Amino acid sequence: MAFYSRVSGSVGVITLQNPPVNALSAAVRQGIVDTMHRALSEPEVKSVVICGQNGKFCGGADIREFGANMRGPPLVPMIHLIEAAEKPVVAAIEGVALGGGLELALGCHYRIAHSKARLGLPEVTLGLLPGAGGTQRLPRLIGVPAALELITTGRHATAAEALQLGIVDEVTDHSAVDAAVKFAQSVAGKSLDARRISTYPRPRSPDLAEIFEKAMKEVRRSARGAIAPVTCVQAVHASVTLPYAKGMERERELFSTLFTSGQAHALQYYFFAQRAVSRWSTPSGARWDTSKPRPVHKAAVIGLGTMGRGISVSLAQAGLSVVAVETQEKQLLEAKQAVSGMLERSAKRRGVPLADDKIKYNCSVQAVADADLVIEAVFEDMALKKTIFQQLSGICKPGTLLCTNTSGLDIDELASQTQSPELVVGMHFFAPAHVMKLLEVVYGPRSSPEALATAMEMGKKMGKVSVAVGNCRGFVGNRMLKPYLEQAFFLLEEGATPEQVDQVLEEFGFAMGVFKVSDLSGLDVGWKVRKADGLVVPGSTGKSARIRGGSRYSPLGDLLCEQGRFGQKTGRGWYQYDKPGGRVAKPDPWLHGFLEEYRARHGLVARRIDHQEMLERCLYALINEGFQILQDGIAAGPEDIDVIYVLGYGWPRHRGGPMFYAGLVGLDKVLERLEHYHQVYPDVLGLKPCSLIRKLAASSSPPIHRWREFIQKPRSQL
Ligand SMILES: CCC[C@H](O)CC(=O)SCCNC(=O)CCNC(=O)[C@H](O)C(C)(C)COP(=O)([O-])OP(=O)([O-])OC[C@H]1O[C@@H](n2cnc3c(N)ncnc32)[C@H](O)[C@@H]1OP(=O)([O-])[O-]
Repeated sequence: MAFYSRVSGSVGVITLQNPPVNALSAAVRQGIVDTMHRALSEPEVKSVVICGQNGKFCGGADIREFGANMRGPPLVPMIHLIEAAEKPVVAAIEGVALGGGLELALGCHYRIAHSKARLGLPEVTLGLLPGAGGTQRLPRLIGVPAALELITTGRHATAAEALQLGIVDEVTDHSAVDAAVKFAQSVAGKSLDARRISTYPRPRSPDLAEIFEKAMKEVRRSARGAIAPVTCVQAVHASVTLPYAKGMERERELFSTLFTSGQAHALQYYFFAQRAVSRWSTPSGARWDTSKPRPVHKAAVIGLGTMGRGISVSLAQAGLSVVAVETQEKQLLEAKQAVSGMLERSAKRRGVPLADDKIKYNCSVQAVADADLVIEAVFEDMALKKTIFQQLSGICKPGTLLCTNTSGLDIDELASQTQSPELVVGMHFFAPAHVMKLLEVVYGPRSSPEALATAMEMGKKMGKVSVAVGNCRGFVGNRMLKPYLEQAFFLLEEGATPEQVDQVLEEFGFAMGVFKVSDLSGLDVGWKVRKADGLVVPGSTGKSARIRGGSRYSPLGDLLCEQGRFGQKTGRGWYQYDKPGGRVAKPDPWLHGFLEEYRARHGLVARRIDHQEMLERCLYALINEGFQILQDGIAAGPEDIDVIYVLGYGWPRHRGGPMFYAGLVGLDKVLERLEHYHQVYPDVLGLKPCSLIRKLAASSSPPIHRWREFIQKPRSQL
């Protein structure tokens, strides 16, 4: 809807009304058209202001309408109606002017923004391009390089930057609506000839060809197979080669291609998935809207290694008082220096005040006694963690939430060391913890809904996307990683090289292939876990070397570790690096020789494995585990898994996440391939299709939002 009023007698004010972000739904578009006609027809009205209800100008087209049939007046003619008006129209931008919202503002003759407003064309993040004149008007207004940058990244600009770029005419610290009304009165009756952006000449510059070539190269490099950024460049290109009307036709053509693409569907699904995970629920019926978080003012971190440092930074930046504990004085000092540096760099980058004074450092665990929440972040060693939880249980004031930063250990085993197991939850941060957006919040069978709600809220305060997951080995992310990694190892045994497997995964869109990631995070991490699980049997030969518990096992990772090849940190892993700590992975002839010798030793004959098999085996094994996780009630829905994989494991966002991808490929096709591979490799458990995927495929593969209906309610966990 749009509400019409008259202010000071001569200014018609149109207020968009569609909470929460005044998106341009059919009703809003109809409202704008109707109220514009009214303002233009009233002789007393000399100028018009367009603003949004509740301090938000407009969040753009209503994404929820994208799947349905188009109703109401289209956006482009609506914006033309505004631009063609003979009375000045001023946009009063508060909160946000994004996507179609900014395009609407660009159709107005003037733009006044509040200093806290954010403006941008983020359509590219939804797999689209600005399709209501944004690709034609913005370059005419601010020039090609700045427009290209904003449109291809989709980033939000501050009001100050928008003023500097020339997107807005004025910025105010007070009410933008009041300022716009005043402004509208001052320009009433003035000529609008120079204010209609569509009539501006095409952008010209001798180096335009070079600019576009560079932009295209850059988006192709960073897009990792996403088509929208490339199409955005093509659309902006039309603004310099074609007159406005023809440019608009080209924009519409390109927009239509993107609109129906699988990538756009994936990105829009992901947009809603990332928001849906905050509405968590558990198998016992505990929910986000019925569980109240406890107030947390003071937090403590125990263990200031890489993870503990990042967590301390995140907590301090969220405005909490932090006690950071490291028992060895030397390590404490080193950590203090490192954390100060991280805080300083981060404050500079984000333009926020330094939060250094928020953190107090201490050598004694006793210092956490009055904290409301403690995050233990010591080594991944159950015995050590247990000792700390026993200590904490005696030291902390009643009601303190005890959290462990573990990537897969049993939360319940730790909870059982304390007097209040209901106050124990896992907080699985991803490295670097102050940068990565993902947080897996793990509830054990005894964690209280209140404890879970508090940890979820804490994650939000730290700017993370928190996903609630149940307690099992590896939780969601690392549990799914296991069969994926396993397949990658098996492919090497059968004839592939790390470079070939990584190339296939990178072409699919992963930021890094599995072997490069493994080198980056350290091969010794998994080795330690496998050793603790009794899987590593040094010197074993013959058939038993490749079998564990009746299942196929590849000792390749263990053998590399035995050689001291831990990845980047030792300069050697699945690849070679120019020095320990080096970043550029180069194929390693030694590794190739080692693989040949390994195959010969185990009687394995190398074969040429095609791309499709490599991709299918890695991805479908991972997806199959995802279905098992849903079936076990460890994740509440496919959205949770997809958000974890996109934010924590480099899954390409334009492919929606592994579960969305499975739906896109077709569940019957995924099932058929899993059945095939399981027949070929009956000793690989991870390839045996789980019953949920069978059930869904047998029920005509319902759309992803209906999968929850097919999941049997597991036993209560909370
Ligand atoms: C021809 C067309 C051409 C045109 O060029 C295409 C476009 O404009 S494409 C559009 C280009 N525009 C964009 O890409 C902007 C997308 N939006 C954003 O980036 C952020 O939502 C925004 C910054 C606005 C607010 O952030 P925040 O304060 O952290 O709040 P939040 O993020 O939690 O959202 C609150 C609620 O609002 C919902 N919702 C939001 N936007 C839309 C929408 N457009 N529609 C519908 N719903 C929308 C959101 O789902 C959530 O719902 P719920 O049920 O409560 O979960």
